Amino acid sequence: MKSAIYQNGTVHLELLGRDRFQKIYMAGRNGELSCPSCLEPVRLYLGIEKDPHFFHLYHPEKICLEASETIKETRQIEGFRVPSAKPVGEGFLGAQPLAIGAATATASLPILDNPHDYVKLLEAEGFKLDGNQAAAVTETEGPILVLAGAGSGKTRVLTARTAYMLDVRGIKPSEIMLVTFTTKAAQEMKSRLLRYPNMKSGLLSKLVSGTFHSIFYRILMHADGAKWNNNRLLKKEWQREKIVKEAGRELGLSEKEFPYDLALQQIGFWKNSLLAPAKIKPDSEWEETVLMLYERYERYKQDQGLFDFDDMLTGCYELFQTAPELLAMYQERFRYFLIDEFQDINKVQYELIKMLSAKTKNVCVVGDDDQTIYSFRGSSPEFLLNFEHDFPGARLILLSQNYRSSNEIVAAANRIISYNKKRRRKEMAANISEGLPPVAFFPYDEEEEATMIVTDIQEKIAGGADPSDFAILYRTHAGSRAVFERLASSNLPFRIEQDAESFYERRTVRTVLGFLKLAINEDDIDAVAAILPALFLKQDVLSDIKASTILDDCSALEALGKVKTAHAFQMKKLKTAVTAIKSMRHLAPYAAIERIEKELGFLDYLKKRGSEGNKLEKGSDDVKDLKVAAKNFDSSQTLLEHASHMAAMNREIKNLSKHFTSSITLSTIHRAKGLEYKTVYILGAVDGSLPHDYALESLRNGDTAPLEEERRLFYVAITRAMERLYISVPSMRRNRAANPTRFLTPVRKD
Ligand SMILES: Nc1ncnc2c1ncn2[C@@H]1O[C@H](COP(=O)(O)OP(=O)(O)OP(=O)(O)O)[C@@H](O)[C@H]1O
Repeated sequence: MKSAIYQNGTVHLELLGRDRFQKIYMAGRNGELSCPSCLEPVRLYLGIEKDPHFFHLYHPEKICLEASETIKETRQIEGFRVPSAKPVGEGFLGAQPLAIGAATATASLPILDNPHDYVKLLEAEGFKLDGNQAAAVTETEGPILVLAGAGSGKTRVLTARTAYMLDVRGIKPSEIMLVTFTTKAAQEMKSRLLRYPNMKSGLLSKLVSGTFHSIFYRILMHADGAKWNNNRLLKKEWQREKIVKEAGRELGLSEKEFPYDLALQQIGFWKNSLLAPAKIKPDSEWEETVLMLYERYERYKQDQGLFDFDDMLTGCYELFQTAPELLAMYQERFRYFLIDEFQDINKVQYELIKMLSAKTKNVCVVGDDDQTIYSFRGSSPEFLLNFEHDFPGARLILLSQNYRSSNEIVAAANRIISYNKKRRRKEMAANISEGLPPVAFFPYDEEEEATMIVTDIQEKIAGGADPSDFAILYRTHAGSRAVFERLASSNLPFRIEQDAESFYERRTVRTVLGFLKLAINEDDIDAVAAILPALFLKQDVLSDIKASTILDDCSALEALGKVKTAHAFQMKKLKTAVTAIKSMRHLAPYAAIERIEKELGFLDYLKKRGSEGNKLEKGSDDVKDLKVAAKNFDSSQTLLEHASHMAAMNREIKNLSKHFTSSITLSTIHRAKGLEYKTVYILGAVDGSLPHDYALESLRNGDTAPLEEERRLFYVAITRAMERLYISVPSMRRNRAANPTRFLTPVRKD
């Protein structure tokens, strides 16, 4: 059905603007829609598999008035299923064929194909290895680069190789260093090893395995237990933040407003790239400020005898440089190196491995340059790409069979990543031949995107799917607001990352909400405290404001207008601000936020206070996202209630999800690395989101590297899917028309 009764009138889907669909959808959920013919309650269907239509709540199959065609007509373009109504032009999946070379192993190195009897034994035990996997397992001497595509069985290879070295080659476990990206991955590998022939826990406990940090920390402890005592470690992020904040105070930076977390990230990047403060040439105001913090941070740690996690690596590097006899001892001790996720190695880690393996050169690294996604922490595919330069005579083994995803998903991933220039040319071949084509769908905006996905999951679960089959992946946490809200109001079990904060608790959002709160309740002193920085006032004026409310018998908002400052113009501005806040009282929240942005100078404030100064997270983007949410509410009161409900839900979901046996995963693409799901939804496949704005800005300045990293992220997201892949391409993002991601467009724009 294409029409329904709403607010005493009739809405026709064909006449209704697409921007109103979400509102009508919500009206249906609130019981405000009925059938024009039988008057029974109806709802609007907004999903992926069928076109939008009204259906009877209690009799979904019933059709009144007109019979409507609800099954979506679809067609395939470039291997994607898209609605037939979607116009195809240059902007999305144009018909131009892609210029990709044939599946190539164009690298100059010989490819091994050396199956072994042990491989047959493993196959009999249920650990089948293909020819190249077998070679990667049994070639133990000399440097080897295992260049593997997504889903090609890297974990299986590393596990089998370790077992082979111990069981067949009789190598002592203490001579093997097995490095993984996370502690969990090391544990997982050991527990898998126990299932291999002759692997006993006593033997495996002697393996030197773990992350770079854990292994090199053990070396430091051995060298100087007092200096590197655990008590001196800055374990928590807040401990590090405290030090840089103290340094920031000396520099006159605002404690509340300066993004110290990002400054610490930048410092970590420099340290991991072996860039001491003296070696850095800042190329922006931001870098200049962070460099000053870096110098002070390092000095403070040194004076106090403290160290952080990054120091475990740089400390070890310095130790080996200053104590060659110690290095020689470890070179004797460790004779075999196995390194997982080599594409995400950084400079200091790479140099350490080069030093330690200098004598034996028995280094086996496993990685996929197409999955380097941590360059903000200093990792770079260059190390993988230049491996044979630093390890001459290195052999290359390609793992190009994908055992995870359907042929169609693998084809899409191959095509998309082929546009990156800085990569080893390789192409995955799917082991699973028959599957469904990936689907591109086109919601109106973030709200409709969330609704369509949740509807689709509900349908699939009703059809027998398990919640753990699904993952919803996004570029940044902020991008998950709408889908979180839609899931939170459904009965579906889902999990979010434990450190994911609620959108409404983000610093900028809290400040804007503070203005709205104060407009509604002029006595809300907490709201006054929240907005003070945005009015360029320090927190110590709060006591004057409180006093003024008593002495002058006025509201906290009025008292704000009476604050005395050293500048007459600022006092004048405060008075104007008070009037503006009062005038927002009866405004819809969207209009109120616009007033905060412009009349109250909030956008200028964000620029001045450095919240716009970092690459990834801009305060003004948070305001734009908040405006998208605000559109759903007629009054600030209801928006504020919703915000505090969602913040509470965020905490509750984290607790509850620990007890779920099966749940839908909501995750950033970064955190989904190494994992696999039957069905994957990728949110916001539009320029500005994926690729992120900062990458497009870099591109405008002539730097293509960030765009290539974003494309790798997209590739990682796509290759998490085993059976079904849905890519959402909303027409609007942050209330503005959005362009489909250039990663889906064969017309090269970069
Ligand atoms: N030779 C094989 N035959 C059948 N299945 C295999 C084989 N090798 C690996 N697999 C299966 O393929 C899937 C992908 O393997 P794995 O997760 O080890 O890949 P990966 O290379 O680490 O992937 P990614 O880098 O994308 O995270 C797993 O389910 C694994 O059990």
